[in-house]
Amino acid sequence: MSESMALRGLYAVTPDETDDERLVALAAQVLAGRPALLQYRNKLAAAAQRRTQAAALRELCRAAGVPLIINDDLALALEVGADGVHLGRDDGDPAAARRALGSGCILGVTCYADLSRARAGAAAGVDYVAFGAMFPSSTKPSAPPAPFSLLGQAKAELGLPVAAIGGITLGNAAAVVAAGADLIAVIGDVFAAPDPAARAAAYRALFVSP
Ligand SMILES: Cc1ncc(COP(=O)(O)OP(=O)(O)O)c(N)n1
Ligand SMILES: Cc1nc(C(=O)O)sc1CCOP(=O)(O)O
Repeated sequence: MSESMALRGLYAVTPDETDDERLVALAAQVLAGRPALLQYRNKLAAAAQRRTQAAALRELCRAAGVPLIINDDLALALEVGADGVHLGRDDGDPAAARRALGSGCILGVTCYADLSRARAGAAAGVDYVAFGAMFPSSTKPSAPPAPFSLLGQAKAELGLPVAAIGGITLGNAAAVVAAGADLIAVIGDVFAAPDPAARAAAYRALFVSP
């Protein structure tokens, strides 16, 4: 991971959007609010559309100076020249992903509510570990809950940036940051906001010291 990639702030994660123009327009608005990272996640698009969308986001993110992370799909990340990949339980071996990506790309893993997954991720060379769901998520209602306490525990033990996801809103995000989250990963509260740029900027302000 390069020095210029700060893993602290809003981690904006795209919604399941199959209208390419709408996805790009929404992402451009969110990028105007300067998130730390943008993750391309789309569970509805087929492979060809995922390539098109990821390539479009690649250009947008490059212009905005915001790293693009691809969810689930190392091959797609390599194909479009993304800045990194995020892997869950069924998305491949993080150590193999690190070897394929090299040291200059960002690698993150979902740890759910399981500190042992975070330890394994650290051993595999990940750049951040993610825990969730912090709150019930209407985007992913099946996500089981994770306690806030894991955030501080993982940070203290592993010395890695910690991401928090699931049901985070502007109203509850400060408590998650106070519990130790370096990255606040959000889909609905940012992308479905009346003004996504302003909402993203409001999250950014949570990380600015007074
Ligand atoms: C930052 C971040 N954390 C967690 C997830 C969830 O990843 P995963 O467990 O692979 O689930 P899906 O996103 O594939 O539904 C994430 N995407 N990003
Ligand atoms: C993709 C995802 N993973 C989760 C987990 O807990 O692992 S919760 C989630 C959905 C996050 O969307 P929203 O910000 O709209 O709640």
